[in-house]
Amino acid sequence: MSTNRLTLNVQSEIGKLEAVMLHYPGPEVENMTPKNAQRALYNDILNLAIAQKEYAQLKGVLEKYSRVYEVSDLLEKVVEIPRQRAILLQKICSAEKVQDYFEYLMELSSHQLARVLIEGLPMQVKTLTDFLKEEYYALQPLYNFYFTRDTSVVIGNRSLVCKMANAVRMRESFIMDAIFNSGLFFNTQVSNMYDLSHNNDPVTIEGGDVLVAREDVLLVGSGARTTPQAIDLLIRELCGEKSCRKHVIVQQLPEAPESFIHLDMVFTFLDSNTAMVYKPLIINSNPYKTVHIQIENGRVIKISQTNNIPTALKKLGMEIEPVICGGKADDWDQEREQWHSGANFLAIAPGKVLSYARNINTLEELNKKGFEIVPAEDVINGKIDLERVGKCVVTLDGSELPRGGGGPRCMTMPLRRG
Ligand SMILES: NC(=[NH2+])NCCC[C@H](N)C(=O)O
Repeated sequence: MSTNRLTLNVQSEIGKLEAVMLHYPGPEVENMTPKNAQRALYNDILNLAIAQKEYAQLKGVLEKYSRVYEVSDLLEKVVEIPRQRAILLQKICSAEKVQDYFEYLMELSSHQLARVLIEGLPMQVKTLTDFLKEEYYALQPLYNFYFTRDTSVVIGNRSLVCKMANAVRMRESFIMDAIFNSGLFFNTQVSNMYDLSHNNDPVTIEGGDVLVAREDVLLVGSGARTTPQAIDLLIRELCGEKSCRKHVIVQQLPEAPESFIHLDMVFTFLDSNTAMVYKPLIINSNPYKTVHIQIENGRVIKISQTNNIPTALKKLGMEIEPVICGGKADDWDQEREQWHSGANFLAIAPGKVLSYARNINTLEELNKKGFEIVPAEDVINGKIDLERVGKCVVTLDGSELPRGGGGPRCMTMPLRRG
């Protein structure tokens, strides 16, 4: 067993990012047709070459300031171990009903297998039934794998493997589970929401909905992807007697449009006292409830409705100044920029955040609040050293990536923050 394993630890959304899990998008992103783009959870079909260039900016900036783990490299190492390979493949083949392919997959080289598990496995047509099926793949490509945020969450030292709302993303979390449980790379305690749910269908939870506001405070979105049943289970699992977590603030989200799939599409932290918000949902009065759950000695002692997330946080001593996604002036700008992940920021240190360059009204608003706008390329080529600037927003080109349905927070899974 490797001795230089990283000890996972995330106690906030803004502490200095020390290690992060990424997935550089590959052919899986394009392996779809207009007919199945929706099932792939995409709004459109991406141009891979451009998406990769854009993603390279994200990765380039993160590599300068943090340790970057590429999920496909880790997967390749895990499946090199025959026992780990067999466990993972058994899980996948049974969940995706492709037991016939188990032996074939067991025989592939580790590199080949990692590729096939991510990029998809074309069906071997052996029967008329296969021939007449409208499916091309036996194992669907993992179209959404570059959104590493969603399939697991590090909370404190715990890595929570998420139970995805859509079958098309399930294999992603099986892979994360295999990586965390392999013991090869990380010191962490793993909690698997599939196992904990005992096949209870309504239990689904995704990382985009879970924000570690403070050591003792979690914010959780409840909507299309994360259910109240899953949040109850999460509380039972994470807030046991010895745990320090005492408050869970739940924000209900609309089921549609799909840009509201996760809480991090409408609320993200920028600094210890600043957050990016989508005003219609987070500030204005609306039918979606905000609920404060208080926990003591491992037991829920009070559940009450509260005004909104900023009010709930204020009560807990976290005064947050909201910055309005899309700017204050125009509702349409707010809607349009939220749609393009304009509220989805990743903090790599307090007050140092990453965002798409396209959301100009949001950036202008940040600029007014003293955030310097820094193009990603200037950071990558060394023109600007983020250690030497104050509050800033590093801007990434984003014409293709947001069409997959997310932004910088969705595309990154912090493993360790300072
Ligand atoms: N954390 C996020 N907001 N992730 C966005 C994920 C988008 C992806 N197409 C999905 O539907 O699952």
